[in-house]
Amino acid sequence: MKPAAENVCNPDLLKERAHCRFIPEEITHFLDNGSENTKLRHKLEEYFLNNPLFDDDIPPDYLSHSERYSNELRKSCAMVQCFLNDPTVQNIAGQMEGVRMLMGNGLGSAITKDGNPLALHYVMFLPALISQASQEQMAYWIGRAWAGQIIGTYAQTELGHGSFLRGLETTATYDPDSEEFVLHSPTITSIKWWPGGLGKTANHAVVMAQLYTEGKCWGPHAFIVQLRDLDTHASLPGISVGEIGPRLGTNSQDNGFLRLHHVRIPRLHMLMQHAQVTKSGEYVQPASSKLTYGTMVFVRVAICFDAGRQLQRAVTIATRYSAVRRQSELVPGEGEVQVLDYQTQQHKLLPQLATVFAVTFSARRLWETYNSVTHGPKEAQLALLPELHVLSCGLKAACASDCSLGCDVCRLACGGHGYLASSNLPRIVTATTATQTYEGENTVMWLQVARYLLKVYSDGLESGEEAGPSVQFLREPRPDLTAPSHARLTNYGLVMGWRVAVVALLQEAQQELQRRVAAGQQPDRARDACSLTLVDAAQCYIRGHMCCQFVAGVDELQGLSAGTTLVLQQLCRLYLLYHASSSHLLRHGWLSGADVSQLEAEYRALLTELRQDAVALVDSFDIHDRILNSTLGAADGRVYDRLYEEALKSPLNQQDVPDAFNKYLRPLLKSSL
Ligand SMILES: CCCCCCCCCC/C=C\CCCC(=O)SCCNC(=O)CCNC(=O)[C@H](O)C(C)(C)COP(=O)(O)OP(=O)(O)OC[C@H]1O[C@@H](n2cnc3c(N)ncnc32)[C@H](O)[C@@H]1OP(=O)(O)O
Ligand SMILES: Cc1cc2nc3c(=O)[nH]c(=O)nc-3n(C[C@H](O)[C@H](O)[C@H](O)COP(=O)(O)OP(=O)(O)OC[C@H]3O[C@@H](n4cnc5c(N)ncnc54)[C@H](O)[C@@H]3O)c2cc1C
Repeated sequence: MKPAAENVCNPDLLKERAHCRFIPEEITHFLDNGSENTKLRHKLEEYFLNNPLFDDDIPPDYLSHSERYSNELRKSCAMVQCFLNDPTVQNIAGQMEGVRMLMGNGLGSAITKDGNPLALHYVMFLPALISQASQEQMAYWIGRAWAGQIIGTYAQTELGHGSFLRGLETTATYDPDSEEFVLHSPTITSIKWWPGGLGKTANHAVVMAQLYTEGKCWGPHAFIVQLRDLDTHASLPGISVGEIGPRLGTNSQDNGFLRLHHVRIPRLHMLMQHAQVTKSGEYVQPASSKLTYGTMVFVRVAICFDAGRQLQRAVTIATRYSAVRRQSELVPGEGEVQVLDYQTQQHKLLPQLATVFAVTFSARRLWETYNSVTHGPKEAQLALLPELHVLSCGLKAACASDCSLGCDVCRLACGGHGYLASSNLPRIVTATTATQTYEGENTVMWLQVARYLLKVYSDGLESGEEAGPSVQFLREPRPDLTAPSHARLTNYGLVMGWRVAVVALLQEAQQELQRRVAAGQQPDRARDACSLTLVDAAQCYIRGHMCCQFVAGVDELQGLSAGTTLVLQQLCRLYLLYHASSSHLLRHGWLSGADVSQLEAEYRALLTELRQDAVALVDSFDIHDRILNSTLGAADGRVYDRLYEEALKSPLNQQDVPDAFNKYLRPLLKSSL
């Protein structure tokens, strides 16, 4: 997005835009997945961002905890009313598209700045119904949930257990006499803890609980539980529910707790698309017990896109600010330079710009895999489930950590002003860092990836189980480490280097594992002792996969101008070189010291080349000023005016002498006289 009136724009930004080497709209359309989507997004933005319904009377930072919740709930309900009932919105987007745009972290996050209390309803409750409910159950629940007649959340995590799903303590015991399940939280640690929207918003939840029938436990299953009266919203008998208190970020999402005291629900409130319990209490096994975890897989895919969108916002703010900010003289006597001119600043920002594309290409390919698995024939679905699980765990972990670290680098790149709430960087950083924890804590996700890699590498697959396409390289002959450097240092050569590292690390881990077991160590303890190496292997595998998706994605792009193609190729190369500095490519023999020096020189040259396009590149992300919501990042670069205007809005500045002075400071001043 460029400023409407160019004459009020900061001159440095104008200069930056003038020497752009590519066509920004081409990148905008690529990121939107087509020019039609760009038009649609613009119309939705125009409608919502100019609608006074969604204005904040007081900046949310100055509201109390309860006021913030109430303010965000007001706007989120108004948003839902719009896409359900307003023909203008429906004509623009259609209900589905409206929901995607409003609940994802694009337009919606500009409206509900502190977290959307209804997000979990759309992001997890509805997807859980779609992936877990039988046809009959869908017919009953989906329409009501879609129309907002019921509001749900996804209640899995407990005080005592989050990562270890099998360790959940909430029980759902079938009573064949009444044909009901009895849901119960037997201990303090079994209290559900964290679900978004659970505290005060949701009146229903998909509750994950250990299923007991005919005296046997069948593991975690999903149940729909009504929490609150649909009319009065009062919590129902047997339900203790509330909010868990302030968090690092997204404080309006009313993350909650839930304790169930022998709550009875009808048998058909167990979601029965995969596993079933008959009226008499017989358990009917699903084709795979992991199908119950399908909702998490969907959300892990969504998080990859979401983290990438957050990074787009952070790098837009930091890059524009770096073009406006002048600090110190590069050459004494020549005047202060834009901080973007410093090589160290380029090294902070340009890899983040490249990461946006690496994440986009990888997330899109993952989405394709998700769709082919979930919509393919049943047998193929089951065969590809481990590959989908591993890619979604690994990419979720990589996108979450790359993007949250990237957002924080962008915050640091803005110096002191990046620490101001009005830069919007603290909010972006705290929202993004949560993606490293929720929907599978990152280390736990890496260990899942490693487990599968080791299984494939050591021929531990069950009979009939095939290794997925992304790990076929583990079965292929090891690439030639003595190949000439011009072959090893190409884009595909560097992808190969990551694969070499994965194999070497798996070999190391396996040998260590065998040595420990042979020496009498219990196998699971031996595996834990190898887990640092295993996590390294998982991370190298995913980095190689992301590099490969980026290279292949750019190679396959069609119909772009030469300038745009060149910039994308340079960003891709920059991404590969940035990560090639990892010790693993050197340590496992793919690169020599001389290769590393050569790649570093190429990296520095690329920083200089891409520096000239940095502002135009972030412009091409086409993020509306109201979505950026930043004093530092607006398209016109009026940084200092905005900082001052925002400071004046502080409630402390509404009085010259605050009341607190008379209460506390005056007595102190007097007593020390
Ligand atoms: C509209 C769209 C907008 C998009 C916007 C997005 C914005 C998002 C905002 C949302 C905000 C917040 C949402 C957050 C919600 C939550 O956090 S919900 C809670 C999430 N909790 C977790 O993720 C728990 C993590 N733990 C687990 O998933 C499992 O416990 C674990 C994967 C660790 C596996 O556990 P194991 O110890 O291995 O035990 P088992 O369960 O028995 O597994 C045995 C084998 O099965 C394999 N496995 C596991 N999971 C899957 C799966 N899903 N699919 C396929 N296979 C699976 C596992 O690898 C084992 O395989 P093996 O025996 O080795 O062959
Ligand atoms: C903002 C936010 C929103 C959330 N929303 C929801 C929601 O809507 N619904 C819901 O059900 N939950 C939700 N959660 C909970 C979230 O899914 C869990 O916090 C997450 O899965 C991590 O589990 P945990 O908290 O038990 O961490 P723990 O597993 O206790 O992690 C603590 C440490 O132990 C380590 N660790 C744990 N297990 C292992 C292992 N096997 N091997 C090695 N190390 C291990 C971890 O790496 C970590 O360093 C939310 C959490 C947050 C922060």
